Amino acid sequence: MLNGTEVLTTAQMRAIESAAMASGAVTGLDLMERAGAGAAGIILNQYPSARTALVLCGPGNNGGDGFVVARHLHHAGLDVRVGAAIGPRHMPLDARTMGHLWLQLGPISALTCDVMKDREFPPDLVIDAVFGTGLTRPPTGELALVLKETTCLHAGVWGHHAPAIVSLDCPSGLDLDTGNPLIRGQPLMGASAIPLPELTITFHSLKPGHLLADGPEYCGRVEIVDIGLHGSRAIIKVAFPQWESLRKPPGHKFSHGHALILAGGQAGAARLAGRAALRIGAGLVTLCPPEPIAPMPPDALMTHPIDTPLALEDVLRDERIRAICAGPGLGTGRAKDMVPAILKSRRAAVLDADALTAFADDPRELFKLMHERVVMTPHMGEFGRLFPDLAIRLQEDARYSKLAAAQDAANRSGAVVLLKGPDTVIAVPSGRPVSTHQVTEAVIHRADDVPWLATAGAGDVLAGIITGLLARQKQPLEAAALAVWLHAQAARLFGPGLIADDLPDMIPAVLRGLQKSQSSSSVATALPMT
Ligand SMILES: NC(=O)C1=CN([C@@H]2O[C@H](COP(=O)(O)OP(=O)(O)OC[C@H]3O[C@@H](n4cnc5c(N)ncnc54)[C@H](O)[C@@H]3O)[C@@H](O)[C@H]2O)[C@@H](O)CC1
Ligand SMILES: Nc1ncnc2c1ncn2[C@@H]1O[C@H](COP(=O)(O)OP(=O)(O)O)[C@@H](O)[C@H]1O
Ligand SMILES: [K+]
Repeated sequence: MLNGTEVLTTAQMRAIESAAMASGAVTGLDLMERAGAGAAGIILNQYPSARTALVLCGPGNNGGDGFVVARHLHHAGLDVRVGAAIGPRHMPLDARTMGHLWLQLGPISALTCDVMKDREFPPDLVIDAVFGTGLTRPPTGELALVLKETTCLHAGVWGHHAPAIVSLDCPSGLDLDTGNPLIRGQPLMGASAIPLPELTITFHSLKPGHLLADGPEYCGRVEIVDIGLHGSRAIIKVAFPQWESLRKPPGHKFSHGHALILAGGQAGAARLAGRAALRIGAGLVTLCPPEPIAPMPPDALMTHPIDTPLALEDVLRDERIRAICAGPGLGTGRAKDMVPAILKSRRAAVLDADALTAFADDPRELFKLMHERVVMTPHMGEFGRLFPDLAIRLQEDARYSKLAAAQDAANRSGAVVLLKGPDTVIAVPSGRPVSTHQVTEAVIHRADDVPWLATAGAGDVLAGIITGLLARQKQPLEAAALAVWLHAQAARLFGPGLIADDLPDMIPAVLRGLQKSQSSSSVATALPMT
């Protein structure tokens, strides 16, 4: 069982809203009131000196939330103006009701660019309630112009008076399943065509688009309002470890697992992986180059040459070998020979780098031997070699998410797929066809704050940490999710100047930090969530 924060796709969010309403526990109007009131509370708290607000309301329920925020800001004493894309009587029922409640307090202007250029009303706050989870296509016409206008507010018509933009649920125009902006054509000169808020206030839980692709850059800070929905069965998580799951129970070295790291002629990358596997607590780690190599520190890393698949099969008769890592520095020729023997042994395994590239010509050859205790760890280039159609779709279809691509890849290959990058996603095979919005079990990890991780060999260390955890008998999804967090946290603790060689040696500090922070009860708050 993974600990972490839940993330709901937009379809899952709609499903739990509908279920709550169908059960009679709550009405749509109640949910909208809680959403808007909660958002207004956060806004008032974070912008205590704001005196004026301009609320931009779209045609759906996101616009309804906007009316609720407008009402609460008005009651708190702010001078509030409201612009709406359509009149309340044309809006969905709950939004219409909220629009009529606002009309008892103030007028509604047509939402055009003129509203944004009223020199008589320079707002301290602009509340973006144009589109939320219901966005289905790129905004066009006047609304597209209004959204683009929000991006000019900083340098805009109000001179030095730059309002703070706050978006409800998401910056309008961002797809909350993918983190891609849905815009027609390319943004001009790198300028955004959708709002760039300081703060995004979402409801009940994060959505994938807050974490994937460009989402975090668009969203700014993200706050979540509890709207009293329960019983969600979210299976996407932003995972973070509990010390309990990493603590070493009493035992001897073999009870903590023996891991093999297959190496090529140059064993440098494999050494990085091996050192990481040792540091995360595998009982023994053996480096297996094709020929004997001179011993090098760390001495704790054993070596045992393995030259042929038959020799590997022979070594794997030892049941105490629990996990194998293949890929870092392996060479594609050797990988092609060895990987089938690894997979036939049915041992838990990590396939990375050359172990993936070796099968670019015929990925099915790899997939037909696959089993669910294998974790594949491609970066986007390697992913494209094994799943070219999915990689192309990711580039061309703004509504296809990295999460859906990883899940499609997991289903096709039969392995757990960890697709790397600043937004790393992990998906397990479900055996079920996936649609963009229906993910089964997955983890998202965002690591924008550690760009130093993008350094040669960092992926080898990640493969080694996963292998060490598999040797310690963690389940593949848990091993992968823990490893991604530990890896990023190691980089975070080291800071600028990091090279891959530094990462394994930061693991003890990461573990100590985890142990210390969780000896008190405030576990979740003590840990970075990314
Ligand atoms: N359903 C509920 O009870 C709740 C909904 N909430 C809010 O409701 C939002 C979702 O509401 P909706 O499903 O109405 O969706 P939105 O308010 O995001 O907008 C959808 C509306 O815009 C139209 N539309 C979509 N793309 C368009 C485009 N490119 N150009 C012009 N019109 C376009 C749709 O046809 C629809 O009328 C959430 O994001 C959240 O803010 C919250 O109040 C929580 C409770
Ligand atoms: N911009 C970034 N910010 C944070 N982490 C990143 C970024 N780019 C890559 N990473 C992470 O760094 C590691 C790089 O791995 P990989 O691309 O396999 O490199 P190598 O093959 O050189 O080891 C991965 O864990 C990846 O998720
Ligand atoms: K919005």
